[in-house]
Amino acid sequence: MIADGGTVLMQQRPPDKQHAGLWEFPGGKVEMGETLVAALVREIDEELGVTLCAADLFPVRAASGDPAKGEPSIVLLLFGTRRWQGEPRAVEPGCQLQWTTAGALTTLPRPPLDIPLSQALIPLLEGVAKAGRHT
Ligand SMILES: Nc1nc2c([nH]c(=O)n2[C@H]2C[C@H](O)[C@@H](COP(=O)(O)OP(=O)(O)OP(=O)(O)O)O2)c(=O)[nH]1
Repeated sequence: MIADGGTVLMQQRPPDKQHAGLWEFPGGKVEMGETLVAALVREIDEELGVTLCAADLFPVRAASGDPAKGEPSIVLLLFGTRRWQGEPRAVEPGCQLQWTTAGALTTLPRPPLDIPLSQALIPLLEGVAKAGRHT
């Protein structure tokens, strides 16, 4: 979720889970029989109480672990959106939220795969921030 001003919503992982306390992009896992985008719309509603429209979502980047290097065998797909309905709130206990600028994103402690995802997002955030300064 990319807001006017070029900030992105980041979510802190809860203390009882893997990568506890690190900041990730809100989302979750695709369930059996679900499309990618339907899974994202469902997860964002469940986690943030926000309604997304599938047509507003655009792919940003994929990142995956390399099992040969002992990394997890998972693929993360980052989607962006500039539109949503509702004010995001941390529905799950222990999941803080923060709107983060491109500059602050690079210093935020993140799980390994969220780092390349963030790097792909930074030019987009900078573009939105710059456009906002000219309006
Ligand atoms: N965001 C993120 N997740 C990672 C990375 N590496 C890694 O193993 N994971 C794991 C943690 C979670 O188990 C899973 C992401 O699923 P999720 O967003 O639904 O997180 P979760 O902990 O709430 O899910 P769950 O396992 O409790 O169902 O991927 C990484 O670099 N970034």
